[in-house]
Amino acid sequence: MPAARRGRLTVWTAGSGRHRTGSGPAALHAVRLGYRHRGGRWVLWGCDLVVPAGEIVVLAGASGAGKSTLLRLAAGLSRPTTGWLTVVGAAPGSARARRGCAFVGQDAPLYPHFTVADTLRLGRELNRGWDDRAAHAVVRSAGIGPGDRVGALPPAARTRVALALALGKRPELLLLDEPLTGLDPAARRDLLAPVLADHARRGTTVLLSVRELSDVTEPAAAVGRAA
Ligand SMILES: Nc1ncnc2c1ncn2[C@@H]1O[C@H](COP(=O)(O)OP(=O)(O)OP(=O)(O)O)[C@@H](O)[C@H]1O
Repeated sequence: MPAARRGRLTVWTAGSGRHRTGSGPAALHAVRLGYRHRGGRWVLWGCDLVVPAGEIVVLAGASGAGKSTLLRLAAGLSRPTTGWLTVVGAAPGSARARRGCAFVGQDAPLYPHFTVADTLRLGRELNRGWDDRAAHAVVRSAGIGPGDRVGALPPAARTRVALALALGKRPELLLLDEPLTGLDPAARRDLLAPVLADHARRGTTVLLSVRELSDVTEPAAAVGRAA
């Protein structure tokens, strides 16, 4: 489990390596990446990062370290001020990148008036190659009913619905921004389980941000023991 410092962010690589493609393009490649907010403040600079296809890579950093900034750049939601990055071999936000990536942001943006079934139906309509069984299994295994209204769900369950939407898309690269923050150990384990199962089954590359490495290493070990 090599860990390397990148400025104030720690990069930690996990995963079995079983699906690692080796000679193929990196799932994410950032070179001298920098981002400055409109107010003039740099929050990311000189960031070089390679996420090999088929790996799980964890970005650990305290609040304000720039984790969301990096993930939003990868998701194509903002543009670099300096440097460049590609995801699944394409520019973030391009049609190729949108097809190949799924992003679960911290605020899990979903339609609050939709039911869970409506939400997953929308996922099916918007995504070619949608895996309806996998998406429904992710919510069902957490006891979330198809008729539950998204806006009435507790935050952890909303994150789970967002994760179901992301995994239903069958992404090559799954970008997860602090989905474990604020959850107790059992809830962390429950949320990680479908991510690790998808990685094991399909070789999905995962880039996951956390505040502390132990937020992910402890529940991941518990999922491994239970498997
Ligand atoms: N719109 C903005 N304008 C100016 N500064 C901002 C803006 N959004 C975020 N920042 C600052 O950029 C820095 C990096 O923020 P970012 O959200 O990427 O960090 P983070 O590591 O994800 O933190 P957290 O764990 O709290 O989500 C922080 O200091 C934050 O205050």
